[in-house]
Amino acid sequence: MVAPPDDDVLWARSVHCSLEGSPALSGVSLGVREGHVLAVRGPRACGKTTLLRCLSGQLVPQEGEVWFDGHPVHTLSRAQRERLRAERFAWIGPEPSLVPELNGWENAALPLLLRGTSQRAAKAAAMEWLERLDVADCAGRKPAALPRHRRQRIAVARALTARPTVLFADEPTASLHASDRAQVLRTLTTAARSHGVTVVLATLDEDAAALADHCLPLVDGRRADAATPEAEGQEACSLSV
Ligand SMILES: Nc1ncnc2c1ncn2[C@@H]1O[C@H](COP(=O)(O)OP(=O)(O)OP(=O)(O)O)[C@@H](O)[C@H]1O
Repeated sequence: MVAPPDDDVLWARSVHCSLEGSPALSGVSLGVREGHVLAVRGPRACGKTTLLRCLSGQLVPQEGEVWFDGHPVHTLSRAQRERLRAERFAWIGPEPSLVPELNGWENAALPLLLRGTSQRAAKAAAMEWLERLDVADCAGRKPAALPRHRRQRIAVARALTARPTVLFADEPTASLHASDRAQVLRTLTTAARSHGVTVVLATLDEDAAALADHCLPLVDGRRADAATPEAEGQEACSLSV
């Protein structure tokens, strides 16, 4: 096992992952620098979600390596991966998944409250992000009383309140109208850059990919920009994107 280059906070070599016997990823390698935004772009079913799940430790690939901050993720136990995800990573999915019993600020503050941050400090941090995302007026309202685009902004605020090292955003604007989509994505990428958060963004959308520092095109579980699968595995060290 060869350690990744120092300047890549997230690094993967020749990741192969099959789901229920079907190959979803066939030898993907990449490196992401700290504070950069990487867009993983490709058509439906090309493996974007599976790649994000492998990089974030939700799935362990059958072959290949995933490294975070100089440590191998693929060799960690399930409990160690869960701790890593809770402490260093955040995840935004296509649908806002808020806790229905909690109001807007409580949802946004949840990661900090679970870490033992005082309610006062957690609320202050949550309110800061709700304001930046233009949903401070939703702080006292339960998710059921809010339209989907406002719930998704609260989900984005929750991810950023956690101050993750890496934010995985899996088609985070898929359920929004075009006008909301652009604003939420811009806020997300600007906020991440200003706080040095690394973002891995899965998207179908060329416009979304344009907001990223780098783009990784994926087709049928492979990098569309890799010369050959063999070369991709061998050249992992030079594949910072
Ligand atoms: N739980 C699962 N069990 C079996 N196969 C799966 C599972 N999840 C995904 N797949 C298959 O793995 C492949 C990659 O799926 P994945 O969801 O990673 O692609 P995607 O690019 O994120 O697609 P989309 O844009 O539709 O979300 C697809 O062929 C998909 O059908």
